Amino acid sequence: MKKLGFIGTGSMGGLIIEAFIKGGQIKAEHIHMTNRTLEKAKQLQLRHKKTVVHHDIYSVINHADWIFICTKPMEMVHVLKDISNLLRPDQVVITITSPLQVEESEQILNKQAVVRFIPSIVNLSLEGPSLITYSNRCSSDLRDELTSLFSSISNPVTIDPSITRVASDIASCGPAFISFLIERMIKGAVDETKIDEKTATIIAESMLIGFGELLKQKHFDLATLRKRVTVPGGVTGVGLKVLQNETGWMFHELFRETEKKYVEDRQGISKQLNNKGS
Ligand SMILES: NC(=O)C1=CN([C@@H]2O[C@H](COP(=O)(O)OP(=O)(O)OC[C@H]3O[C@@H](n4cnc5c(N)ncnc54)[C@H](OP(=O)(O)O)[C@@H]3O)[C@@H](O)[C@H]2O)C=CC1
Ligand SMILES: O=C(O)[C@@H]1CCC=N1
Repeated sequence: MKKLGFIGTGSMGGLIIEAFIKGGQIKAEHIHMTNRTLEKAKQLQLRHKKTVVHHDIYSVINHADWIFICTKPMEMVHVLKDISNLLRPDQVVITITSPLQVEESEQILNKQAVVRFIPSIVNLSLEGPSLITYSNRCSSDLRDELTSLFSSISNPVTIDPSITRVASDIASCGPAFISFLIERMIKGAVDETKIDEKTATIIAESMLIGFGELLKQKHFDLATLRKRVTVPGGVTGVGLKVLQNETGWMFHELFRETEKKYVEDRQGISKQLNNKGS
């Protein structure tokens, strides 16, 4: 059984570890992890006693076969440079951030295969998408093995690098965007009617769970679902008209802005890649 290494057990690193253990394909004792602030890794170990905490990244790579780098984008190149000369050729490096392309990681490393696995917070429920890009160094057997691992916690979608930003906006930022919109729905309801926040939240969350289940059970696609709810001459149609007018080009603007941020991050990473010293 493969041993997994984790460098960075923050929000996402920690969540992926929890999901892999919950998914059942990986045993806790096969998880080797470290974090810059070691206490974070130790806290995680309190919940999964058999996981192994290491004091530094070098010890993690000595004990693991597949190594997940779960730091923020601007800390990733630094970590890759740090470990590049210490990795065995058969080890696999898995990055989880969108602005760093697999070819760029390969340039830093010597012979190791690189995979980019962009998770989503929803993977903690062992549901929802993850976005996968395999580098050319990944053999078809390795791709199959990794796809099987990723499938234990998500629905892996292989993406072309050209759609990385937008795919990640939908898969990974999407849960935050949807949460925001639902929070706005609750606030509107509370401000405009007699409903209290707690009741509105219970109803909204329950509606969302049912919504997800409907899609999962493939009863409807989005458009059919909307049509079925919209009784001709009824209330939904009135509300949808407001949404149509108010949302306008909102998401167009959102994707333009996230693209700008992506370009900024890509520039930061390019600078780090060209800086041979650091
Ligand atoms: N949050 C999300 O929903 C998603 C995030 N991602 C990607 O996941 C990555 C991590 O994001 P997130 O988990 O939210 O961020 P966090 O800041 O929560 O986690 C990053 C962790 O990396 C640790 N770290 C940094 N440098 C090192 C190092 N040299 N050695 C060991 N540990 C180190 C940090 O330690 P310390 O505790 O000291 O700060 C921190 O715990 C990002 O690249 C992001 O793009 C991808 C998809 C979704
Ligand atoms: O906000 C971010 O930058 C990360 C990337 C995808 C989701 N969260």
